[in-house]
Amino acid sequence: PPQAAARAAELRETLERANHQYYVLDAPSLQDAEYDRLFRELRELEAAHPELRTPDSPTGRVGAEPASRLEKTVHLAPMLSLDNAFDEAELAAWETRNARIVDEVCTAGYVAEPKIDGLAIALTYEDGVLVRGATRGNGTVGEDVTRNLRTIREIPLRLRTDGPPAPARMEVRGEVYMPHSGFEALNRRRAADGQATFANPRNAAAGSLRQLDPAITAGRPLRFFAYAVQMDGRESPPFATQWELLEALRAWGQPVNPLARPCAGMDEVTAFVREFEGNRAHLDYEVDGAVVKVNPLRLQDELGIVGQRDPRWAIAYKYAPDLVVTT
Ligand SMILES: Cc1ccc2cc(C(N)=O)cc(O)c2n1
Repeated sequence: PPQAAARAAELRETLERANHQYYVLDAPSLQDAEYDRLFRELRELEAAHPELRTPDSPTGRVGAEPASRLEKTVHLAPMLSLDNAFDEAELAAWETRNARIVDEVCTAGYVAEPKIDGLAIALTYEDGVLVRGATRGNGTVGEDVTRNLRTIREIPLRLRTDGPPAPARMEVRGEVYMPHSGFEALNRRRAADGQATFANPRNAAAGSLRQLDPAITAGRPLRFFAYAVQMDGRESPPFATQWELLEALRAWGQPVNPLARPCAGMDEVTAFVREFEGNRAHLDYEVDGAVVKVNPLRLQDELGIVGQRDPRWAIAYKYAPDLVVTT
């Protein structure tokens, strides 16, 4: 019946907007009781009219059936791996190498962001709707963990239309991670239940995401930061720089690390890296370095990718691992 379909569409939009406000913007727009009431109404409507179910319905975030095993899936293009710099001299050497290829690189500007110590994933959106989510795997072939990723409330099931027109098909890439607070609470629960505890938040996130039963994933404190976009080659990107790419991701409703920032030159990159080494200890998530990228996409294309997946235009500055004082 048309009015049921219209009501279902209205409920989906209201609930997903409330979800974005609460989980991504941390600015709730609906009282919890009101959210739950609308959620129940949508679930009952979908139960009465199964033809009204859609992949972007918030009711799809919970209760999916367990899988017998995780299916393999091929990424739109290989997921990139970053070369490392272990000190500022290596960072400067990276710029010098690039300047030999493209001399503008020293004045074109960079984007620096925290490097989250989680697991890389790729989200495929078709006509703005999340149709698949996969782990990085070997960079070319990952595991299909779509139903598990739907349980992460920060991951939009449908791109918002505030930003540039969303490409017909694209992959959003980012990092799934477990906050320190959630990690410690999870390990306390597991220890109390006599289960093995996780060694670190990255292992806990990977173990939680690669579950066969999405209900288990749903119970784990997983979060997400988006940081890259892979187009499918049929359209050109609706942005010209790395910074505009991050702004487009935000406008599409993706959570983007608020500490990312544009750097006019290598001096500002070095300042970011130094400043950040200190204050990362106050964050509720594990950061093992900083990622630095050449800002103009035109220069990224000119610098290119070595082999299938080593971009010349990006580098990971790694902080020395925290020395664990063993008494
Ligand atoms: C291209 C690329 C590859 C891996 C990345 C990894 C991270 C990260 N672990 O935070 C951030 C990025 O901007 C990345 N960018």
